[in-house]
Amino acid sequence: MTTSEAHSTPTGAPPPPPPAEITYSGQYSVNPLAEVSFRAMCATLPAVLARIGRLSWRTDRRAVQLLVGCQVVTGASAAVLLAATARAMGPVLGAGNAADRLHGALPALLVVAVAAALNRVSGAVATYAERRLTPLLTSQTDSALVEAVCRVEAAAYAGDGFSDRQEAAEMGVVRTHVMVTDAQRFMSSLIRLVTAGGVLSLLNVVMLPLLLLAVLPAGVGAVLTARVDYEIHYANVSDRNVRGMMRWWATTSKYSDEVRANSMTDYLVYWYRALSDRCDRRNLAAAPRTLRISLLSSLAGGVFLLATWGALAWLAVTGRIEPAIAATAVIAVQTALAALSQVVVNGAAVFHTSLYLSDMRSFLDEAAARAPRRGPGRISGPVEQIRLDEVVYRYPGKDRPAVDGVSLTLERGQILAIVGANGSGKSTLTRLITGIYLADKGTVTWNGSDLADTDPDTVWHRTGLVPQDFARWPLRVRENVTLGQPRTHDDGPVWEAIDAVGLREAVEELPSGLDTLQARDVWGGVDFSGGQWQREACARALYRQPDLLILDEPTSQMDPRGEHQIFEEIKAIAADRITIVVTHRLENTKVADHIVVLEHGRITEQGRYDDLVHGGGTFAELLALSQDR
Ligand SMILES: Nc1ncnc2c1ncn2[C@@H]1O[C@H](COP(=O)(O)OP(=O)(O)OP(=O)(O)O)[C@@H](O)[C@H]1O
Repeated sequence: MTTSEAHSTPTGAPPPPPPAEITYSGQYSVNPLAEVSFRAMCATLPAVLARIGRLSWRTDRRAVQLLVGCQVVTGASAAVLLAATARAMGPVLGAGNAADRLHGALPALLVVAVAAALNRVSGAVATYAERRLTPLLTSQTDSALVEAVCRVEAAAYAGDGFSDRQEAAEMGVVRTHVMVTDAQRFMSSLIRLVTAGGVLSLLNVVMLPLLLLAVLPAGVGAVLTARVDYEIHYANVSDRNVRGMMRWWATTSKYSDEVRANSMTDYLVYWYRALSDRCDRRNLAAAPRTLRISLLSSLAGGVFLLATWGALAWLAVTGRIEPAIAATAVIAVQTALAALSQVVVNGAAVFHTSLYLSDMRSFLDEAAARAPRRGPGRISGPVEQIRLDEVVYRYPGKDRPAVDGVSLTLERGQILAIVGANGSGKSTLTRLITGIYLADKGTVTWNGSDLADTDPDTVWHRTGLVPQDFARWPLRVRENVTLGQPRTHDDGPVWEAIDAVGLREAVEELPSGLDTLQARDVWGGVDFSGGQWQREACARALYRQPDLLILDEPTSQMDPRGEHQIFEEIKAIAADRITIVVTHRLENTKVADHIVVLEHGRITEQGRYDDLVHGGGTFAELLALSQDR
C-alpha cells in the first residue's frame, strides 16, 4: 500500500485538516528590519564587529591576539607586495637585454616573494586561530542560551511569544559558527582594499572612485538580499518552531507505540510536509525579489567596471601614465577589485549574522530580565509552617484565575490532600506553594517569609516535587535519583531511596546496576516500565529528604503493591515535613490529616476523610462515582 493509498479518506469523509495557521501577532511580531534604512543597516557594522570582538576576547584572548597579529601582517605584506611590484616593473619593462632587466628587478622580486609568502603564512595562522576560537564561542553561546532559559521565572514560558523568540535566538547560536570567519574575512579584505586602494590612488587619483563605483552595487545587492533572507526567516519562525517540536514528537521512540498502533504516521508525515511546504512557499515567493536585486546590482556593477578598465586603458594609451605604472595599476585594480568584492560579500554576511545575533541578544536580555528577582530573604532551619492568604493566580491570556482566593495553613508533620476535577487548579496551587509561580494577589509565606521576597533557591533546596508529568532523564540510575542534590560518597542513601519505593530488584537486574544508563535510544542504554520510572521519580524526591514533599498523582502508573508501599512511606516519614498529595484516587486521601476540594480554583470543601465522605458535597459525589462500576 502506498502512502497516498494509506492516506486516502473514506468516501464522504472530509480531507485531513492542514496544520494550524500560526498568525502570531504579539508585541514582538514586528520584523525589526521593516523600518530600517540601508544606510542605517550599514552603520551597524562597526558596532557588530566590536561585539564579535568582545565576545571573542572573552572566549579566547590568545586566539584573538593571533588573529589581530595576522591581520596586521596581511595588511603590511599586501602593501609591501604592491610597492615592490611597482618597483620591479620599472626594470622589467625598461630598456636593455633580458638578463640586465631581470638582474635590475631581482631585489624587488625577492621582496615580492617574501611578502607573498608572509601573506600566505599569516592567512594560514589566521585560519588556525579562527578554528580554535569558533567552537569555543559556539559552545559558550549555546550554553549561555540554555542556562538563560533554565533560569527564567517559570511564568515566562507562558509569556507572549517566548518560545518563538527562543527559536529565533537559536539561530544566533547557529550563526556563531560562521561569525568569526565572516568578521575575520571582512577585516582582512578591508585591509587589502585599503592598501591596494592606497597604492592605486598614489598611481592615479581617478582610479579609486571608479573602483568604488564598480563594487558598490554588488554591496547594495548583497545587503538587500540579506534583508530578504532575514524577512523570510522571520516569517517562518513560528512554523519552524512547531515543525521542530513535531519532528521530535513524531520520531522519538517515546511515542512510537502510540504513533504506530493508532496509524498516526501518515497524518504526521503529511502534517510535517505541509509545514515544510509552507516555509518553502515563502522562500520561493522571495526568489524573484532576490533575482531582481542580483540582476540590477550586477548590471550597474558591470557598467562601472567597464568604465574603470576603459579609464585605465585610456590613461595608458594616451601616454598619461607610463607602461610600468599602468602594469602596476592593472595588478592594483585586480587586487582592489577582489578585496572590494570580499569586503562587500563578507560585510553583508556580518550584517546578516548581526540580525540573528540581535535576536539572540534581545532574547538573552529578556531572559535575564525574567530571571527571579525576589529579594534577599532566605529560608533556613526546618520549615514549620506554610501559609497562603487569599492567593490568586491567572495564566497570561486567560480570562479566569486558575487559583482564586485560596487561604490555607500547613504545619510541619501534616499531610494535606488536594482533590478536585480536571482543570480545577490543583497543580497550579502546588506551583504557588513551592514558589515556582508567584501569586498575582495575596501571599504565600514559609516560616513567615513571603516567597515574593525570598531567594527561590533557598526555597527549592527544601522542596521535593514529583510532578504529574515527571521527566525520564537520559542519565544513569544513580544520577536519576540524586539529580539536583549533592551526592554522598557512598551509595547508601541512594539505595535507601530506591528501597523506599520498592525498586531494588529492578535496579539490581540492570546490566550495570546504579551505573546503567537509562537512555534506551543510546547504545548500551536500558528503559524502565512506566510504573518503574514513576517509582524512580518518587525515589528522587525522597532522596532529597525535603521539608516540603509534594506528590502530584504519584502512583498513577503503579501496581497496587507499589502504590501501597509509597503511601506507607509517606506516612512513615510525614512527621519531619509538610506533605502534599494531589490525587484523583480518593481512597488515597485517607492518609491525609486534612483534605481540600478545589473547584474553579476555589476551595469549596475541606476537612478529614470521614467528615467529607459523609458531608454530602463534591467529595462524597466524586467518591461515589469512583466506586460505581
Ligand atoms: N501553563 C499554562 N498556561 C495556561 N493555562 C494553564 C497552564 N497550566 C494550566 N493552565 C490552566 O489553568 C487551569 C488549572 O490547571 P491545573 O493544571 O492547575 O489543573 P489541575 O486541577 O491540576 O488539573 P488536572 O486534574 O487535569 O491535572 C486550567 O484551566 C488550565 O487550562
